[in-house]
Amino acid sequence: MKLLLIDNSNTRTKFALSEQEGRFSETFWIPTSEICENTLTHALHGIEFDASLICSVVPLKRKVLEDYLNQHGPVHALSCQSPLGLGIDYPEPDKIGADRLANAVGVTDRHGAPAIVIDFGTAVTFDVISATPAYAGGVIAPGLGAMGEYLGRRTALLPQIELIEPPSAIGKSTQAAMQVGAVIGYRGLVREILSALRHEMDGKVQAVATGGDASLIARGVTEIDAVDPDLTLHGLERVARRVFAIDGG
Ligand SMILES: Nc1ncnc2c1ncn2[C@@H]1O[C@H](COP(=O)(O)OP(=O)(O)OP(=O)(O)O)[C@@H](O)[C@H]1O
Ligand SMILES: CC(C)(CO)[C@@H](O)C(=O)NCCC(=O)O
Ligand SMILES: [K+]
Repeated sequence: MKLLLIDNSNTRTKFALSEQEGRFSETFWIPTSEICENTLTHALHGIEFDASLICSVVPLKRKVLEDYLNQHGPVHALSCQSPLGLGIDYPEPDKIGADRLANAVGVTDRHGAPAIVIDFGTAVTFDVISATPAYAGGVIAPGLGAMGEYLGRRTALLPQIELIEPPSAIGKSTQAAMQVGAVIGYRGLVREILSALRHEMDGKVQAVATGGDASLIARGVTEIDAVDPDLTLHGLERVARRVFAIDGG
Protein backbone atom coordinates (compact mmCIF):
# COMPACT_ATOMS: atom_id res chain seq x y z
CA MET A 1 0.00 0.00 0.00
CA LYS A 2 1.33 3.40 -1.02
CA LEU A 3 0.85 6.19 1.52
CA LEU A 4 1.00 9.90 0.84
CA LEU A 5 2.25 11.73 3.95
CA ILE A 6 1.78 15.50 4.25
CA ASP A 7 3.31 17.82 6.82
CA ASN A 8 1.35 21.07 6.45
CA SER A 9 3.41 23.54 8.53
CA ASN A 10 3.31 27.33 8.57
CA THR A 11 6.21 27.92 6.14
CA ARG A 12 6.55 24.82 3.99
CA THR A 13 4.24 21.93 3.25
CA LYS A 14 6.22 18.74 2.83
CA PHE A 15 5.00 15.72 0.84
CA ALA A 16 6.43 12.19 0.86
CA LEU A 17 5.38 8.81 -0.46
CA SER A 18 5.94 5.73 1.64
CA GLU A 19 5.59 2.20 0.34
CA GLN A 20 8.12 0.48 2.55
CA GLU A 21 8.41 1.41 6.20
CA GLY A 22 11.05 4.08 6.85
CA ARG A 23 11.73 4.76 3.17
CA PHE A 24 10.39 7.92 1.60
CA SER A 25 10.24 8.64 -2.10
CA GLU A 26 8.91 11.53 -4.17
CA THR A 27 9.65 13.97 -1.38
CA PHE A 28 9.07 17.61 -2.24
CA TRP A 29 7.66 20.74 -0.68
CA ILE A 30 5.44 23.69 -1.62
CA PRO A 31 5.30 27.02 0.23
CA THR A 32 2.25 26.69 2.48
CA SER A 33 0.90 30.05 1.27
CA GLU A 34 0.67 28.57 -2.24
CA ILE A 35 -1.40 25.50 -1.33
CA CYS A 36 -4.59 25.53 -3.42
CA GLU A 37 -6.43 23.09 -5.69
CA ASN A 38 -4.35 24.18 -8.70
CA THR A 39 -0.92 23.73 -7.14
CA LEU A 40 -1.98 20.37 -5.70
CA THR A 41 -3.19 19.16 -9.09
CA HIS A 42 0.17 20.13 -10.63
CA ALA A 43 2.36 18.84 -7.81
CA LEU A 44 0.61 15.48 -7.49
CA HIS A 45 0.17 14.88 -11.22
CA GLY A 46 1.24 11.32 -12.04
CA ILE A 47 1.83 10.38 -8.39
CA GLU A 48 -0.18 7.33 -7.33
CA PHE A 49 -1.13 6.51 -3.76
CA ASP A 50 -3.78 4.48 -1.95
CA ALA A 51 -4.36 6.59 1.16
CA SER A 52 -3.11 9.82 2.68
CA LEU A 53 -2.35 11.23 6.09
CA ILE A 54 -2.32 14.96 6.78
CA CYS A 55 -0.59 16.63 9.69
CA SER A 56 -1.72 20.26 9.65
CA VAL A 57 -1.24 23.28 11.88
CA VAL A 58 -2.85 25.64 9.33
CA PRO A 59 -6.64 25.05 9.47
CA LEU A 60 -7.58 26.82 6.20
CA LYS A 61 -4.93 24.89 4.26
CA ARG A 62 -5.90 21.66 5.97
CA LYS A 63 -9.42 22.10 4.56
CA VAL A 64 -8.02 22.61 1.03
CA LEU A 65 -5.81 19.51 1.38
CA GLU A 66 -8.63 17.37 2.77
CA ASP A 67 -11.10 18.40 0.08
CA TYR A 68 -8.57 17.64 -2.65
CA LEU A 69 -7.32 14.33 -1.24
CA ASN A 70 -10.81 13.04 -0.45
CA GLN A 71 -11.28 12.64 -4.20
CA HIS A 72 -8.27 10.28 -4.27
CA GLY A 73 -8.97 7.73 -1.54
CA PRO A 74 -9.15 7.53 2.24
CA VAL A 75 -7.70 10.48 4.18
CA HIS A 76 -6.84 10.73 7.86
CA ALA A 77 -5.97 14.00 9.62
CA LEU A 78 -3.67 13.46 12.58
CA SER A 79 -5.03 14.65 15.93
CA CYS A 80 -4.97 13.67 19.60
CA GLN A 81 -7.70 11.11 18.72
CA SER A 82 -5.41 9.28 16.27
CA PRO A 83 -3.81 5.95 17.27
CA LEU A 84 -0.54 7.54 18.45
CA GLY A 85 0.66 4.64 20.59
CA LEU A 86 1.34 7.19 23.36
CA GLY A 87 -0.57 8.43 26.36
CA ILE A 88 -1.33 12.14 26.63
CA ASP A 89 -0.71 13.77 29.99
CA TYR A 90 -1.94 17.29 29.14
CA PRO A 91 -5.03 19.27 30.25
CA GLU A 92 -6.38 20.09 26.77
CA PRO A 93 -5.05 17.48 24.31
CA ASP A 94 -6.97 18.93 21.35
CA LYS A 95 -4.95 22.16 21.63
CA ILE A 96 -1.62 20.41 20.93
CA GLY A 97 -0.29 21.09 17.41
CA ALA A 98 -0.58 17.96 15.23
CA ASP A 99 3.10 18.35 14.25
CA ARG A 100 4.10 18.19 17.91
CA LEU A 101 2.15 14.94 18.32
CA ALA A 102 3.75 13.54 15.15
CA ASN A 103 7.20 14.45 16.49
CA ALA A 104 6.38 12.74 19.80
CA VAL A 105 5.40 9.54 17.98
CA GLY A 106 8.48 9.73 15.74
CA VAL A 107 10.98 10.25 18.54
CA THR A 108 9.51 7.51 20.74
CA ASP A 109 9.48 5.04 17.87
CA ARG A 110 12.98 5.76 16.58
CA HIS A 111 14.87 6.78 19.71
CA GLY A 112 12.78 5.53 22.66
CA ALA A 113 11.35 7.29 25.73
CA PRO A 114 11.87 9.36 27.78
CA ALA A 115 12.86 11.99 25.24
CA ILE A 116 12.76 15.64 24.31
CA VAL A 117 12.17 16.47 20.65
CA ILE A 118 13.13 19.91 19.37
CA ASP A 119 11.66 21.04 16.03
CA PHE A 120 13.47 24.04 14.50
CA GLY A 121 10.84 25.40 12.12
CA THR A 122 8.89 28.66 11.83
CA ALA A 123 8.51 28.29 15.58
CA VAL A 124 10.86 26.14 17.64
CA THR A 125 9.00 23.60 19.71
CA PHE A 126 10.30 21.42 22.52
CA ASP A 127 8.13 18.43 23.35
CA VAL A 128 8.62 16.13 26.28
CA ILE A 129 7.77 12.42 26.21
CA SER A 130 7.81 10.72 29.59
CA ALA A 131 9.10 7.20 30.24
CA THR A 132 5.47 5.88 30.25
CA PRO A 133 5.55 6.86 27.26
CA ALA A 134 3.16 9.81 27.29
CA TYR A 135 3.17 13.26 25.73
CA ALA A 136 3.80 15.55 28.70
CA GLY A 137 3.87 19.09 27.23
CA GLY A 138 6.66 21.40 26.19
CA VAL A 139 7.85 24.82 25.05
CA ILE A 140 7.10 27.13 22.09
CA ALA A 141 9.65 29.84 21.16
CA PRO A 142 10.21 32.00 18.07
CA GLY A 143 12.02 30.19 15.26
CA LEU A 144 15.52 31.15 14.13
CA GLY A 145 14.10 32.68 10.95
CA ALA A 146 11.86 34.96 13.02
CA MET A 147 14.84 36.15 15.08
CA GLY A 148 16.73 37.07 11.92
CA GLU A 149 13.76 38.67 10.16
CA TYR A 150 12.43 40.77 13.02
CA LEU A 151 15.34 43.20 13.34
CA GLY A 152 15.51 43.77 9.59
CA ARG A 153 11.83 44.71 9.56
CA ARG A 154 11.75 46.87 12.69
CA THR A 155 14.86 48.99 12.28
CA ALA A 156 16.00 51.54 9.69
CA LEU A 157 19.65 50.50 9.40
CA LEU A 158 19.65 46.74 9.96
CA PRO A 159 19.51 44.50 6.88
CA GLN A 160 17.93 41.07 6.42
CA ILE A 161 20.58 38.45 7.10
CA GLU A 162 21.43 35.02 5.82
CA LEU A 163 21.28 32.50 8.64
CA ILE A 164 24.76 31.01 8.50
CA GLU A 165 27.54 30.33 10.99
CA PRO A 166 29.30 33.64 11.80
CA PRO A 167 33.12 33.53 11.36
CA SER A 168 33.79 34.82 14.91
CA ALA A 169 31.86 35.86 18.02
CA ILE A 170 33.13 39.43 17.64
CA GLY A 171 31.14 40.61 14.61
CA LYS A 172 33.21 42.62 12.10
CA SER A 173 30.22 43.85 10.09
CA THR A 174 26.54 44.57 10.71
CA GLN A 175 25.60 41.26 9.10
CA ALA A 176 28.18 39.28 11.06
CA ALA A 177 27.12 40.96 14.31
CA MET A 178 23.48 40.04 13.63
CA GLN A 179 24.45 36.45 12.73
CA VAL A 180 26.17 36.10 16.12
CA GLY A 181 23.02 37.38 17.81
CA ALA A 182 20.81 34.95 15.93
CA VAL A 183 22.87 31.75 15.57
CA ILE A 184 25.06 31.81 18.71
CA GLY A 185 22.30 33.45 20.74
CA TYR A 186 19.89 30.78 19.63
CA ARG A 187 22.17 27.99 20.85
CA GLY A 188 22.06 29.63 24.27
CA LEU A 189 18.25 29.62 24.22
CA VAL A 190 18.28 25.92 23.37
CA ARG A 191 20.78 25.00 26.11
CA GLU A 192 18.91 26.93 28.78
CA ILE A 193 15.50 25.46 27.91
CA LEU A 194 16.89 21.90 27.69
CA SER A 195 18.52 22.31 31.06
CA ALA A 196 15.27 23.54 32.65
CA LEU A 197 13.28 20.67 31.09
CA ARG A 198 15.79 18.02 32.17
CA HIS A 199 15.77 19.51 35.66
CA GLU A 200 12.04 18.66 35.92
CA MET A 201 12.52 15.10 34.62
CA ASP A 202 14.05 11.99 36.21
CA GLY A 203 17.25 10.36 35.02
CA LYS A 204 19.00 10.82 31.70
CA VAL A 205 16.77 12.17 28.93
CA GLN A 206 17.94 12.23 25.31
CA ALA A 207 17.20 15.23 23.11
CA VAL A 208 16.63 14.78 19.37
CA ALA A 209 16.44 17.72 16.95
CA THR A 210 14.59 18.03 13.65
CA GLY A 211 13.27 20.77 11.30
CA GLY A 212 14.79 23.20 8.81
CA ASP A 213 17.36 24.83 11.12
CA ALA A 214 18.28 21.74 13.20
CA SER A 215 21.71 20.97 11.75
CA LEU A 216 22.92 24.61 11.94
CA ILE A 217 21.84 25.12 15.55
CA ALA A 218 22.79 21.65 16.84
CA ARG A 219 26.40 22.12 15.68
CA GLY A 220 28.57 22.10 18.81
CA VAL A 221 25.59 21.82 21.18
CA THR A 222 26.48 18.69 23.17
CA GLU A 223 23.14 18.83 25.01
CA ILE A 224 21.49 17.67 21.74
CA ASP A 225 22.10 13.94 21.30
CA ALA A 226 20.99 13.49 17.68
CA VAL A 227 19.61 15.25 14.61
CA ASP A 228 16.92 13.28 12.77
CA PRO A 229 15.79 15.35 9.75
CA ASP A 230 12.69 13.32 8.81
CA LEU A 231 11.36 12.77 12.31
CA THR A 232 7.95 14.35 11.64
CA LEU A 233 7.46 12.18 8.53
CA HIS A 234 8.45 9.06 10.46
CA GLY A 235 5.84 9.90 13.10
CA LEU A 236 3.23 10.43 10.40
CA GLU A 237 4.08 7.13 8.76
CA ARG A 238 3.81 5.28 12.04
CA VAL A 239 0.33 6.67 12.66
CA ALA A 240 -0.75 6.06 9.04
CA ARG A 241 0.24 2.38 9.33
CA ARG A 242 -2.02 2.02 12.34
CA VAL A 243 -4.93 4.00 10.85
CA PHE A 244 -4.88 2.05 7.58
CA ALA A 245 -4.05 -1.26 9.33
CA ILE A 246 -0.84 -1.94 7.41
CA ASP A 247 1.59 -4.68 8.64
CA GLY A 248 3.99 -3.43 11.27
CA GLY A 249 1.57 -0.66 12.31
N1 LIG B 1 14.63 25.73 1.42
C1 LIG B 1 14.19 26.31 2.53
N2 LIG B 1 13.04 27.04 2.50
C2 LIG B 1 12.57 27.63 3.61
N3 LIG B 1 13.17 27.53 4.80
C3 LIG B 1 14.31 26.83 4.90
C4 LIG B 1 14.86 26.16 3.77
N4 LIG B 1 15.96 25.49 4.20
C5 LIG B 1 16.10 25.75 5.49
N5 LIG B 1 15.14 26.57 5.92
C6 LIG B 1 15.03 27.05 7.28
O1 LIG B 1 14.04 26.27 7.86
C7 LIG B 1 13.18 27.05 8.67
C8 LIG B 1 11.81 26.53 8.42
O2 LIG B 1 11.89 25.21 8.83
P1 LIG B 1 10.84 24.11 8.38
O3 LIG B 1 10.83 23.93 6.93
O4 LIG B 1 11.08 22.95 9.28
O5 LIG B 1 9.61 24.95 8.74
P2 LIG B 1 8.17 24.53 8.86
O6 LIG B 1 8.12 23.07 9.07
O7 LIG B 1 7.37 25.13 7.78
O8 LIG B 1 7.97 25.28 10.19
P3 LIG B 1 6.82 25.11 11.18
O9 LIG B 1 6.63 23.67 11.34
O10 LIG B 1 7.31 25.73 12.42
O11 LIG B 1 5.75 25.90 10.54
C9 LIG B 1 13.37 28.51 8.27
O12 LIG B 1 13.57 29.26 9.45
C10 LIG B 1 14.64 28.50 7.43
O13 LIG B 1 15.71 29.14 8.10
C1 LIG C 1 3.65 25.73 17.54
C2 LIG C 1 3.39 25.39 16.09
C3 LIG C 1 3.18 26.68 15.29
C4 LIG C 1 4.65 24.69 15.55
O1 LIG C 1 4.49 24.31 14.23
C5 LIG C 1 2.18 24.42 15.95
O2 LIG C 1 2.44 23.23 16.60
C6 LIG C 1 0.90 25.01 16.49
O3 LIG C 1 0.32 25.88 15.87
N1 LIG C 1 0.43 24.49 17.67
C7 LIG C 1 -0.80 24.87 18.31
C8 LIG C 1 -0.59 25.31 19.71
C9 LIG C 1 0.07 24.29 20.62
O4 LIG C 1 0.68 23.32 20.15
O5 LIG C 1 -0.02 24.48 21.85
K1 LIG D 1 7.23 21.39 11.19
